[in-house]
Amino acid sequence: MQVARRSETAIAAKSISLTFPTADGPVHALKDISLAINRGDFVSFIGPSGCGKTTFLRTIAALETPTGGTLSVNGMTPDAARKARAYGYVFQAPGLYPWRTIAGNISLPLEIMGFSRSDRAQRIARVLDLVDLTGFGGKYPWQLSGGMQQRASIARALAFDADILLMDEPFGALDEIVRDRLNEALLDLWKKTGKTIGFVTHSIPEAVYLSTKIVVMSPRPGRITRVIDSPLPRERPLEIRDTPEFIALAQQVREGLREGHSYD
Ligand SMILES: Nc1ncnc2c1ncn2[C@@H]1O[C@H](COP(=O)(O)OP(=O)(O)OP(=O)(O)O)[C@@H](O)[C@H]1O
Repeated sequence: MQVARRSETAIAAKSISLTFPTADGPVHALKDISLAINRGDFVSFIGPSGCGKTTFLRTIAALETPTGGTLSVNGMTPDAARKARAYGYVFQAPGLYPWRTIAGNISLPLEIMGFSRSDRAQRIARVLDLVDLTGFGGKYPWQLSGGMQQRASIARALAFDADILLMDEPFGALDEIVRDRLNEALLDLWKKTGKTIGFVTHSIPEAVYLSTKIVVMSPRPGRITRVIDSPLPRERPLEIRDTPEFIALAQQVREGLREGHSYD
């Protein structure tokens, strides 16, 4: 008997290319990107400025259209997946509306989607708890620290319970101590929710600490130079960063980044 099963692959890219026409000639932002991301994976994209990390995340989110190749998100085209609200997107800056409270900011996409008032209230309470901001729903963004604001923006992306969370360098502007805490909190959230996460970063330790899969990219043209599957356990205290396994993995990422540079 055949049992209908949901595909294990959340995101499948086959030979994706994206060329931007510009006044100075075409910019090959992505070239021949093939990658499979499984459900529940935590995938980091790392590489120097201009290697196409943001562009690739934006193609997954249907904010850019590839000029070649095929891309499926939850078995759908990116556009259909966007309409089905298959993902939440977290930008580098929290982007909270200053005239709305934290709860009001989280509520906004839910209002647009037509969730009822009581459903919204339940969802807001749940996601505030997930990002450890219970009790801050009534505050305005300017009353919160940068790290708290970024947690609020993650809560907003989680509120409609998409299976996929796309995060474009969400902690890039924060100091190291706050970043460490948010990295721990994000891992905890990932374990609790089982979401598939695509995460852009410039930081090798951040990529190694968080990911089950690390995608190393290189510019001109934007391409993948290495895909490293992490052997680290899913249970990761911050001290794991001092273990030989962690250091060896960071070394592999560094080598991948160097390979990319020698191509220039
Ligand atoms: N709308 C656009 N029009 C023209 N070129 C673009 C556009 N968007 C991105 N690019 C170019 O595509 C390349 C990839 O850009 P992208 O922002 O994806 O890189 P990135 O790896 O995310 O960089 P960073 O780490 O600096 O954010 C760059 O050369 C960039 O200038």
